[in-house]
Amino acid sequence: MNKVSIKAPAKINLSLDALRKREDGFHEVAMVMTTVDLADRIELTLLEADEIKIESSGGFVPLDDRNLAFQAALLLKKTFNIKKGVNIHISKHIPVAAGLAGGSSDAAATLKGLNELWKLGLSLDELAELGAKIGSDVSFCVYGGTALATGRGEKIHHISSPPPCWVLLAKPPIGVSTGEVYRNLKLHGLEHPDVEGMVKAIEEKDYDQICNLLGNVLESVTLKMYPEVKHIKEQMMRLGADAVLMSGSGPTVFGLFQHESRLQRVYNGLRGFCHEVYAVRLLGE
Ligand SMILES: C[C@](O)(CO)[C@H](O)COP(=O)(O)OP(=O)(O)OC[C@H]1O[C@@H](n2ccc(N)nc2=O)[C@H](O)[C@@H]1O
Ligand SMILES: Nc1ncnc2c1ncn2[C@@H]1O[C@H](COP(=O)(O)OP(=O)(O)OP(=O)(O)O)[C@@H](O)[C@H]1O
Repeated sequence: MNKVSIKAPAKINLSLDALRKREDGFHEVAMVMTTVDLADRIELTLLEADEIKIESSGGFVPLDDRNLAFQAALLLKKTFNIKKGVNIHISKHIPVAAGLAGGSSDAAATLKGLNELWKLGLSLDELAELGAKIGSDVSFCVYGGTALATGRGEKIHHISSPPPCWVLLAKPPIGVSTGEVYRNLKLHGLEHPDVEGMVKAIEEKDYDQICNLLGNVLESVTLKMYPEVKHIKEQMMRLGADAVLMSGSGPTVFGLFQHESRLQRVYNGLRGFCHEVYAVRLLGE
């Protein structure tokens, strides 16, 4: 085998709470994450030469050691003293710097693909632990599915999948820096979402309660910095989404829908003023 092709799905945060700032500068978080069927595709080709090459079609991403997929390959090479190389091709479909963990998912897919290509024999748990060195969202992306993530986001507790539903993603034409959003977060006086309640609602497949409990403390920063995100939230709700929330540090907003006809109506309404709108399904498992 000298080629591996692997899907790298986007995630959304159904609940995101920040509890405190840690000594290492990161925030202690509790969040519920789930994958959706909007995905990049990563193709890995074995190179006999000792080098990492990276190329991409689709969105604009750095094609050097700033790319998280490149960093994943380098980490494995260094950790296991691999003398072979790889060509990484990314077919980019997930919007970049959008709050959908596109880069993290590419890194996770690269870890999983190289585990096969370089015959490393690592478990998912071992890959997830390595992934945490690249970014806080990478561990979750190694497993996918649905999870409660704690610590700085790297401690993963698997939970059952939410009931099937549609998700509408709408991204205004701005990129958001996750670091900047966390830096501007004021922990005092925050309205904290009920993360435990969200886990329970998912376990009980209670769609209405999932809608009621959506919450993300990072909205308090991003919605102020970028009023267009607030505008999209309001429009999506007005047009008829069952519930609406910003994903991660934004700026992507997602809406949940039980009925496809309503999803279609809101999709058409949003396309009038928002260029990037995607109708997807929860992958859940
Ligand atoms: C917003 C989320 O995407 C929600 O899933 C994550 O919490 C962030 O995950 P990520 O993009 O993988 O973040 P990282 O690349 O690890 O960190 C980017 C920056 O965000 C801040 N950061 C991130 C995670 C965390 N728990 N606390 C933080 O304060 C740190 O300043 C860090 O330098
Ligand atoms: N493979 C990649 N795909 C997308 N962005 C990448 C990649 N590698 C590095 N980056 C860089 O990472 C930054 C964040 O991009 P990404 O799309 O991962 O953001 P995000 O969806 O907000 O992530 P998260 O939700 O984990 O915070 C951008 O500045 C981008 O240039």
